[in-house]
Amino acid sequence: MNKRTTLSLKSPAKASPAKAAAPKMRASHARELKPAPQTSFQTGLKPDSLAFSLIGAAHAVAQVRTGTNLPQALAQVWGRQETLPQARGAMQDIAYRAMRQLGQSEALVALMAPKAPEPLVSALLSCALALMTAPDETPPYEEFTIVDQTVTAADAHPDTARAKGMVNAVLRRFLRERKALLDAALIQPVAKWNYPQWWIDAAKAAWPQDWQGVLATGNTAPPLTLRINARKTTMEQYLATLDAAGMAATRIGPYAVRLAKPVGVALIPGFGDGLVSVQDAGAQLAAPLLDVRDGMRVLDACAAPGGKTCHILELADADVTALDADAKRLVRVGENLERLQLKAALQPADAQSAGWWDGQPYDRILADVPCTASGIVRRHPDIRWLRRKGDTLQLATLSGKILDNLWQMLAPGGKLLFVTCSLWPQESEAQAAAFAVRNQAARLDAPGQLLPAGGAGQDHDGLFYALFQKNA
Ligand SMILES: C[S@@+](CC[C@H](N)C(=O)[O-])C[C@H]1O[C@@H](n2cnc3c(N)ncnc32)[C@H](O)[C@@H]1O
Repeated sequence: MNKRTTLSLKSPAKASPAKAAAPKMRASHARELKPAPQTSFQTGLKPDSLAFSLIGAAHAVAQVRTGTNLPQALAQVWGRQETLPQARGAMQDIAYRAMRQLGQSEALVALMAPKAPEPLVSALLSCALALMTAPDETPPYEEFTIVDQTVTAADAHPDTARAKGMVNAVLRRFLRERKALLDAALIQPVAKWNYPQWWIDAAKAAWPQDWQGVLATGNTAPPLTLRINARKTTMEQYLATLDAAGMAATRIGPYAVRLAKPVGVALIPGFGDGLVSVQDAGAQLAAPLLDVRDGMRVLDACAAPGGKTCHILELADADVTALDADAKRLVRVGENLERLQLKAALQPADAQSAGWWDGQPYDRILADVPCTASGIVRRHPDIRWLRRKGDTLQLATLSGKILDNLWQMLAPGGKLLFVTCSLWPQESEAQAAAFAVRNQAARLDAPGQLLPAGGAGQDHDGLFYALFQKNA
């Protein structure tokens, strides 16, 4: 993949007389030497214009194409220049849409552009095309506004200005020949499904009956699902609170409420007071499955940001250790515990090792192991473009080691819940089966693979659950 984000060059240092005689490099060659990304260039565009949001979103999309995850890429864009909250929201919306339609947009550009555009130009076109082909009933912007603002954005940045004419030509041609171009592009599976080919092949192999639904659900916008804090309120009370606030909502699980219209956390009634947390309905199955009772010693071995840790503590007065290899992410567990007024010991450590363990066995262990996250692409549409095929095996090897290590720490008769947010059996069912054989672990009843499901009634991400018990 091309790691350059710009065509611009740093000015070469002044040549010394001796060097002046050296043979001249061809321009194309010299350009490879010192590309200087102009990421902090101030465009002078109005901060509340669509053009400003488009160029910001394009920077983030281009960063994803070089391996940065989208939240981090957006944070970098926002950090570089003063971005109003409204523009942040617009950039985020455009960039997330662009991720969900990247296969289609890149195929359209390949059909229309005379040669492969530079990364930022390509990303800008992908952002514009995502808006022009938005699946919404009411498109977010008028098509001619999108073209006009994309050309304005291209003109305002040195890395795209030279391509302004091409950007204009491509987008206008798309408006004129939309149907024929889409028909031609959508012959390619990557354009039709908006996932890399290896991902489409993996979904077909794993779920021959369901792969189309699985891929399509992954391209929808996620719901906002809340978890009721059983220590502070009840389902009935909280539904009444939402009703009084004029917010339509549906109960979709014992503790799960899906808001009809997603809002920022600041607008969720009682969020600051810990009445509810944001958590997918599928993820809310973990704490009840673990069957924790008061006084038990519990290890949440891959805990950050702490959604499941907090749910466990909302259901029982347990002695919980929340462990995570990433000390920075563990800080977020602390923040969530504080908001909910709950307590757990925070342990920055590697769940593959026992060096941190005091030797006292745990009654319950939650192993929500690192995985490809292929089941949560609704929320993280960049994941499909960031992952590589080989990641599945690499992560399955790591999680196998984590599971074997944790099993040594489980008390006789204790239970270990293995969770992934993956759709790939190599990381989930095959891993669970191999683990049971290696450790002679008894397998208890658990949901197994939950494929992602959208819709008002049963809306959840793709997760895998396997529950094991140690012989007493
Ligand atoms: C799927 S997330 C956990 C989500 C969390 N259980 C929740 O519900 O909020 C996986 C976590 O595993 C952590 N992790 C990755 N490798 C690890 C390791 N070797 N030991 C411990 N934690 C690890 C990551 O930092 C990440 O926070």
